[in-house]
Amino acid sequence: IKQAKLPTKIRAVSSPATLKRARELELADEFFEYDETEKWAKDSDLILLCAPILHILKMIDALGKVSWAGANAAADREILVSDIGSTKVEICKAGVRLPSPFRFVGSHPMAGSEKRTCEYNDPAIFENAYWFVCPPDGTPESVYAPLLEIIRFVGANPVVFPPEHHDRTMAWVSHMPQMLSSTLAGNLPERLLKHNYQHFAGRAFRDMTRIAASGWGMWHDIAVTNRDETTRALCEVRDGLDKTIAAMNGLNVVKDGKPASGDFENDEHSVIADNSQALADIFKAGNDGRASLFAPGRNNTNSFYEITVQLKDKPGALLSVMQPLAEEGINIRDIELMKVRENVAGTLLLAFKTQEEAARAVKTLQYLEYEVKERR
Ligand SMILES: NC(=O)c1ccc[n+]([C@@H]2O[C@H](COP(=O)([O-])OP(=O)(O)OC[C@H]3O[C@@H](n4cnc5c(N)ncnc54)[C@H](O)[C@@H]3O)[C@@H](O)[C@H]2O)c1
Ligand SMILES: O=C(O)C(=O)C[C@]1(C(=O)O)C=C[C@@H](O)C=C1
Repeated sequence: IKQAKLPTKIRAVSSPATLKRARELELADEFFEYDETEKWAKDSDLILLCAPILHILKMIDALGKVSWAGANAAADREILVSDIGSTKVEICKAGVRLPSPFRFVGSHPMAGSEKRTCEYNDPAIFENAYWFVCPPDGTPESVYAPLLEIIRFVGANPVVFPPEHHDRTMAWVSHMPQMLSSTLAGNLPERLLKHNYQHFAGRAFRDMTRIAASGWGMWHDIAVTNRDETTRALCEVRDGLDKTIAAMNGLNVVKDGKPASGDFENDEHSVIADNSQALADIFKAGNDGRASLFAPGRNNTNSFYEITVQLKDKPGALLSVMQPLAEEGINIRDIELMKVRENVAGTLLLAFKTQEEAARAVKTLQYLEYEVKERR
């Protein structure tokens, strides 16, 4: 919003160290410390609480104590208060108790990263992301229209959800995966670590443990405010793991090129009785579960059509891909340089909103003798 140079005045409220950096990065117009609530709250139009969850609860408490004695603003207008905390039940319970002129509607952008602090501010982070909005029952949309406006302005899609529904859903699709990722990265066995063999980890292990780099401060608050649902999700995954382990234990084993299990025929040339069906079923269910995340029209971030392009190993390689696409009026929605090795051309991942644009990009680049593949 600051970068868009709108006539909106942005007030940053934070710790002295964060304010110093926010000033240097020109992230706001006015700067206040946490204990200056009386100064920044009274004549604001919209207050968005963006701290760790327990601190958001403290700020709601501080707003509730603002004194309106002698103030003339209180009577004739409402001040919309929202937040971006990752859990909603506890925050919304506290928020709904805020006295007038405050009006609380909780929210949560489903976008973020394992990186902390304003150093990593990224204006594109909300592009196409879902952003949950949790108004108290019966709140007319006109009350939180300014929040919806900001959500849409940063490129996100608002989804109105009750807080309990939100926390139960997030337990599975966000909070449990964080716990799993931390558990996975935190349990590398000593037999690998003592040789530094973890360096050989492939992309799969790296992808699955990216969020194990997340900060404990933020996750402490998520864990304590969504403990039961997250634990329930973890137990469900543990049940799934038990089934996978049983399916693995049930597999026939081949040793020294020969079947080693009693279930096999004696004749090593005969067809081996295959008992991998249980594991095959687990894979099939996994394929289906994964595919369901990308149901067309359901998940905006992933409904892009992607292609990969082998870059040519020469100066200006990127430009020579982008320029012809620009000349054809093809709009690129996302771009990633997937592989860069010394003296080897990289692979570029390009994403388009429509299949038609992706097909035109493939045609344009193939005509210029690029190696191009559609990615499914
Ligand atoms: N990081 C994500 O992926 C993500 C995504 C969506 C929502 N959220 C939610 O956003 C909120 C902030 O998370 P973030 O990732 O922006 O964290 P952050 O550490 O990048 O920023 C948090 C801000 O709060 C301040 N802060 C940190 N600890 C504090 C404390 N103990 N007391 C007072 N102020 C403190 C910091 O100075 C900073 O300005 C959390 O409630 C989190 O649940 C995070
Ligand atoms: O780094 C990531 O991609 C995240 O995990 C961010 C993530 C999530 O997608 O689960 C984590 C917690 C927040 O509440 C919202 C987003």
